[in-house]
Amino acid sequence: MAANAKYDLECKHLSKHFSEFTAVDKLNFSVEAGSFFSILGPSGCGKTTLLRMLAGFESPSEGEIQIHQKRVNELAPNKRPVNMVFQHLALFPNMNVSENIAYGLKRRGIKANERQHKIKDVLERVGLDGSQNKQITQLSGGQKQRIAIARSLVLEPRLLLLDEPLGALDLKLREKMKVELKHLQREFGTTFIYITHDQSEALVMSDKVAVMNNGRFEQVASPQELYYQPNTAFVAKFVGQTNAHSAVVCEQRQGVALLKTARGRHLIVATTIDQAEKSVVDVFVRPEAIGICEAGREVQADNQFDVEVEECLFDGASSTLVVKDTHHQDSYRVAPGASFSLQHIVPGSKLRIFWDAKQAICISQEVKGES
Ligand SMILES: Nc1ncnc2c1ncn2[C@@H]1O[C@H](COP(=O)(O)OP(=O)(O)OP(=O)(O)O)[C@@H](O)[C@H]1O
Repeated sequence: MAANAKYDLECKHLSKHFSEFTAVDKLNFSVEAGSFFSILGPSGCGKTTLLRMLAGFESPSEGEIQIHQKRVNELAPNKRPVNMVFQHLALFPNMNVSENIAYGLKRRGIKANERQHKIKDVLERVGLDGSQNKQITQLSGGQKQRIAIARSLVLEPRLLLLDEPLGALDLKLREKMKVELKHLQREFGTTFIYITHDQSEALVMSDKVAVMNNGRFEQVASPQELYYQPNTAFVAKFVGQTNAHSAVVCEQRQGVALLKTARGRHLIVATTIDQAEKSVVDVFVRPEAIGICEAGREVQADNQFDVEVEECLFDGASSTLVVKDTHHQDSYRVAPGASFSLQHIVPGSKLRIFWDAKQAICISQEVKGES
């Protein structure tokens, strides 16, 4: 099949077995040139193994890797148009900033004059011009991060592979670096392949996210699609907070299913898929999709019932209420948002929660991932 210039990376039927164990399982995917592509999944799902195959540190058991329309399976790591940024940045502590960035350029035989020019240019682009003579130990965590990225980008790779590069930073710096990384990727236009187990990193930065589980991609989609239209229960649970309940389908009519949760609460859920009667589904509703009002008040909503507050996890606009269905004992997490005052809410407070059918999704328990 002819490779497509639209893509910088195409993987076909890519697998990696370690003896009997399959770490990466027949992956088929493409990454658009100039995009930010994240691979998101729990520890042990195969992310690093996949990245190492792309970089050439691990050879595939089956399948093909094409970078910019060329098969690279047989190419050594240093011959691939790829660079990698690790969690522990591997900057040389005994060299200053300029020497760190110059290292790869020297190995490529770039002359001193041109090196200085490229170093100045890349430092300007990462916002650190003037730090050429600083020692690595004189830099903050975020500055080190930018130097590590500058050192890779100065070599103008087709693909930049990033292996949890924010994992070693504290929370505040991580938040800041998420935005910076996204800006850097846009500024340079290099294709980024970013692996992480942190869904917020993947959602904030990516054009596309592949959610990986047991060596396979469950879904490859934009952050919004993953969040609002997860294809599988794993994706619904792994991406963002959600309330999940197992339920049985009682009836389905005109795109709406009537379900009964294991504890007996009837729920109405919009569905595009035919759900057979009596089939078992998972029903998901996001905490922020649930409205709150005073207990007993009838509102215009497909689903509504009274609850008792079990916990009020106050955190300003990001507060969460954990509530329990007064009749059927199912628990829900509700994100009331800034407009609902939690001033008088305590454990034991009675409220009503409500949501419309289209704000919940149901996924048949048999549904499996894509590739
Ligand atoms: N060289 C190896 N030999 C045998 N098994 C391996 C080897 N490398 C990885 N594995 C196994 O393959 C699976 C996937 O590992 P991998 O490091 O790719 O996961 P990961 O998603 O990157 O996890 P983490 O987020 O914890 O780094 C794990 O079960 C791991 O034990």
